[in-house]
Amino acid sequence: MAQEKAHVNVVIIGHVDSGKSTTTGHLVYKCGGVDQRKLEKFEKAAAQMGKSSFKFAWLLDKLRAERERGITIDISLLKFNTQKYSMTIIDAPGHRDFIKNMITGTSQADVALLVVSAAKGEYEAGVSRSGQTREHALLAYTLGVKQIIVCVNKMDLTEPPYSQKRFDEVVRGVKVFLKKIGYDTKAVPFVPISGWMGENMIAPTQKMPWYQGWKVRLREGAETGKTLLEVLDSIKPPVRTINKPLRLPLQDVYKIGGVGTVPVGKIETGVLKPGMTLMFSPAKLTAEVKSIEMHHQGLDTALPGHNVGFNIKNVSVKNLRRGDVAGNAQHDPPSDVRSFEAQVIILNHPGKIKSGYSPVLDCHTAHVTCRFAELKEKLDRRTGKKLADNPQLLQSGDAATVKLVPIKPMCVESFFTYPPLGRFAARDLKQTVAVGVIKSVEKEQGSKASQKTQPSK
Ligand SMILES: Nc1nc2c(ncn2[C@@H]2O[C@H](COP(=O)(O)OP(=O)(O)OP(=O)(O)O)[C@@H](O)[C@H]2O)c(=O)[nH]1
Repeated sequence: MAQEKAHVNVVIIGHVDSGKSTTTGHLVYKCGGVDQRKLEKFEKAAAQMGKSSFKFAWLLDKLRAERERGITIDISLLKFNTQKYSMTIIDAPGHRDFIKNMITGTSQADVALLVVSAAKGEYEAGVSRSGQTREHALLAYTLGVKQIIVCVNKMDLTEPPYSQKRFDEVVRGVKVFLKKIGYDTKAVPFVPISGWMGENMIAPTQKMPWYQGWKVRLREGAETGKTLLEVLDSIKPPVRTINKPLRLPLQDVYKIGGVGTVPVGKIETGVLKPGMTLMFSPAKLTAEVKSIEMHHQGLDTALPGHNVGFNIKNVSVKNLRRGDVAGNAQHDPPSDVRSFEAQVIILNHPGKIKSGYSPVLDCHTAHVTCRFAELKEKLDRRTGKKLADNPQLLQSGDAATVKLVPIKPMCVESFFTYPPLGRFAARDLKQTVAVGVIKSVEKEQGSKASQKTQPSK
C-alpha cells in the first residue's frame, strides 16, 4: 500500500476579491479529493444558474456550505493533493471569522497562502492602510505561521497581460511589508498566476516565459520558476507535536444513549489511546478512555490533527464543558492557571486601555473574561524590543507585555510549550481588540503548593 501522505493545513489570506476562492477552488477542482460525481453535479447546477463564469469561486462556496451543514466534523471536501502532501484548506470567508478561525477551532495552519491581485488598482487597494493584506499577514506571523507563499494573481488583467514589470512591482511592494512584519523574505516564494485562467497553477505557464529566469534577475526570492502546485509541494514538512504530552481542548460534550459521556475535540499535541487515564482541566476530574471514534470508525490511536469523539467512564456530561482541556493524567497533566503573561498587539480599540481592562479571551475552544492586571512593558511592534516599563495606557497599534488574570478557572499554556493553547484573541465591543501569545503561565497547582509553605494561623 502507498504510504500515507503527510498532512498540511493551508490558510488562505488576502484582500477581499483578490481571488482566494477562485484560486483554491481551482486547486481543489484539479487536484482535490472531491469525487467526480459531486463536481459534475455542481457544474451542472452552476451552469443552470448562469454562474458558470464564476465556476471555481462558486464551487468553493458550495463545498463550504456543505461542510457547514455536516453534523460530524468533516473537512475532507476542502482537500487537495500535491505529490508529497495531503493539503487541507482553511479558508477564511470574512475578516472577523479569519481572526477567530486562526485562533480557535479548526485552525492550526502550517502555511499561509497570501493571494495578492496584480490587477490595476486592486493591488494598490489591497496593500493600502485600510486593506486587509498587511493585517492578515501580520496576524499569520504573530500566530506562529512562519511559512508563507505569495500568489500574485490576476496576471491576465495586468497591462499588458502577464506583464513582468507589474509582477516585479508587486513583489517589491509585498516584500517590504513582509520584511517589516518579520518574515525572512529570501525564503518566501512569489508565484505569478491567473487563478481564473488556470495559468501557472498546475502546469508550467506558456504566457510568462520570463518567469523561468526570474530568480536570476531579482537575485532574491526562493523557488521561482515553479508552478503553484510545485511550490506547495516544496514547503518544509510541518513538525508534528506527537512526542509532546497530550492536549485536547473540548469542542463539545455529548451524552449518547447506551454509550454514555462523549467529549469531542481536536487533538493538538500528543496521542490518545483507549485505556488511558485522562485529567480534565479546569474541571479537575480524571477518567478512563473506553473507546475513540473518528468519522464513525473506531480508532486504537488518535494523533495530532485528528478530530475525535471518545467515551469516558463514570463522568457525568454536566461536569465537563467546551473549553475544558484533556491531557494524560500521568504525563504533564493540564491544570488551570492563576495568571499568565502575554505579548499582545492592540488591533482595534477606540479609546485607551488601562490596567483593569477586561475583554473576553478566545483561546483554543475556551471563552473566558480575563483582566489586564498589569501593563508590564510597551514593546516595539516589529522588533519586540522594550520601549518603556509599566506604560499607563495602550492604544490601537501598540504592542505590550501584559499580565492577565482569568476571572474564572481556565486552562492555557505558554506558546513555547503548547503553541495551539498559547495564543488568543481578545474580544470586546463585538470585535477583536487584540491578539496575543502567552509567554509564561502561573499554574494554580504551583501557587497552591507555595501557599502551603506559608505559616497558617
Ligand atoms: N480575470 C481574472 N479574474 C479573477 C481571477 N481570480 C479571480 N478573479 C475574479 O475576481 C473576483 C473575486 O474572486 P474571488 O475568488 O471570489 O475572490 P476572494 O478573494 O475569494 O473574495 P472574498 O471571498 O470576497 O474575499 C471574481 O469575479 C473572480 O471571477 C484571475 O486570475 N483573473
